[in-house]
Amino acid sequence: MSELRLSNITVTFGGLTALQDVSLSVGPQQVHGVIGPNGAGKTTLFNVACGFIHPDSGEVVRNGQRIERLHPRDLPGLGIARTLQGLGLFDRMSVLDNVMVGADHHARSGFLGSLLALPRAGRDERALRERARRVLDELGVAAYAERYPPSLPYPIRKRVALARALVAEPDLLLLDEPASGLSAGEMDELGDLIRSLAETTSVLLVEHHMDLVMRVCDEITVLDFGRAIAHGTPDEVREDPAVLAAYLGEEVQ
Ligand SMILES: Nc1ncnc2c1ncn2[C@@H]1O[C@H](COP(=O)(O)OP(=O)(O)OP(=O)(O)O)[C@@H](O)[C@H]1O
Repeated sequence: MSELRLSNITVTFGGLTALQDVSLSVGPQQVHGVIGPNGAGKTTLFNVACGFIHPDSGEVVRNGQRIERLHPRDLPGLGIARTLQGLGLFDRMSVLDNVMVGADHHARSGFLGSLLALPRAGRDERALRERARRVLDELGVAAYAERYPPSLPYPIRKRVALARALVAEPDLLLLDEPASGLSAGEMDELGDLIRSLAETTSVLLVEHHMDLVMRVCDEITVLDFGRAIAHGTPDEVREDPAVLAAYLGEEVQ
């Protein structure tokens, strides 16, 4: 089972209310999209789910358990992985090493094990390397394993960042604007990829590109001025007058 529930989340920055009483839950093997016009509060909500921002009020509940002051370092232990808009790859590490870093909490014997050079540590390292290669292969970027991120085009780096999130075999993947900077064709491929990921993982997808969100999400929450103004299936949301009004005058991508 995998569920993330954000309940009645309110976040203020000084005098500005970025989120007001917003709730959503991502169920097992569900792709849940968060959309909304510029400044609606999408990134803020994503940051709450990642533990970058602690809400003024509201709860983060993972698999039925309330998480007090979620911190990004807690995510692997909760079966959660994320990709960020700024990909956060290490320039001086190979693609393969970057991906292996993502599995830190999953397969390594731990600091003590490495210190004592237990045989398990070497075995784990090999298994991890194989898994990292497998994930790169699944994402179609295995050919770049020995390259360094600065030498790669942005769409490839995005896939490497996704591989790094997936190598930890998360139950829930948090994706922040994964389609930004991609061509229409690459976006279609990303859509197929997200759908195939959902066979094993849940996905919380914060995304600007309406057509991608409509295509891949099971459920969508629409934010506007920090409030959840609509929630439902893509068909329900598409027809919702409040959503149409919120997007009026916005360039829908
Ligand atoms: N660290 C911060 N300090 C002050 N105000 C902030 C901060 N982060 C966000 N805001 C404000 O909170 C509101 C919501 O911003 P947020 O970035 O979450 O929206 P968004 O929906 O992700 O927008 P976009 O689509 O433009 O990225 C905006 O008015 C923004 O200016």
